[in-house]
Amino acid sequence: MPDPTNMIHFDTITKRYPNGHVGLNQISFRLDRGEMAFLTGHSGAGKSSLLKLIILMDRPTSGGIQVGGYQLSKLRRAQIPSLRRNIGVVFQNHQLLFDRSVFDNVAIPLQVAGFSPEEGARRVRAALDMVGLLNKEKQNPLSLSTGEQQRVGIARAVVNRPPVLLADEPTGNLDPELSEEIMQLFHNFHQAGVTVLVATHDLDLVQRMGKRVLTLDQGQLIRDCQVVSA
Ligand SMILES: Nc1ncnc2c1ncn2[C@@H]1O[C@H](COP(=O)(O)OP(=O)(O)OP(=O)(O)O)[C@@H](O)[C@H]1O
Repeated sequence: MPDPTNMIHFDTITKRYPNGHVGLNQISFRLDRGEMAFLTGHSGAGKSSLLKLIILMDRPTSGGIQVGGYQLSKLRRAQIPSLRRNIGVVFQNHQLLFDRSVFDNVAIPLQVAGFSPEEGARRVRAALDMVGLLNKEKQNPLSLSTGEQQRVGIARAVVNRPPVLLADEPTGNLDPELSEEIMQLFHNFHQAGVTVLVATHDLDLVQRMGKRVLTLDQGQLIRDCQVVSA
């Protein structure tokens, strides 16, 4: 991936779904390399729609998106896996495989990247260490708490050391204390130079984190401001 100053750049993005619904309406913003921001707004405001465009799970109806210097509309189909390797994604329902160990779950993204088993194991353990789960690598995710399972999902998202990390409601199932711990992990990756964009409903938590906040309302970006932590 090239190394531009703007890691994510939305230029007048509109997403109109086939049923005519406008999910995103003329959205423009830039996120610098290493910046951390929250994406917030009520249910249905367009948060997931926006994140899906960044990883090319969907295409905008009009406007341009650049991620890591790549103009997404110009990416060839064969380049999409390479784009996605540069973007870690964390979901609310972390989508872990319960018939595999914690270690094997985190190793999944490395299988397509072609690392040697030794280098792969080193990276998996480094990722588990970052989320505080090094001692649980042999366990089945079912034996872990919900917060720990979410950490496994985060380790899996960062095991390729992507320069961009996206999260869609990563604390949706967690109590306030665990939510804060998870957000602290995202903050650590941001401090290590990763560009982080987290979609969340949790306005209290957003307020405490004191970061830039992009607010969507019915597909419009109605606010883009820096929050001073409470
Ligand atoms: N494939 C689709 N076809 C039609 N409408 C869609 C489609 N995907 C999303 N929408 C609509 O676009 C709007 C934005 O949805 P989106 O999932 O992005 O919101 P959200 O902010 O992520 O909400 P939530 O917090 O509930 O996940 C909603 O009204 C939704 O119903």
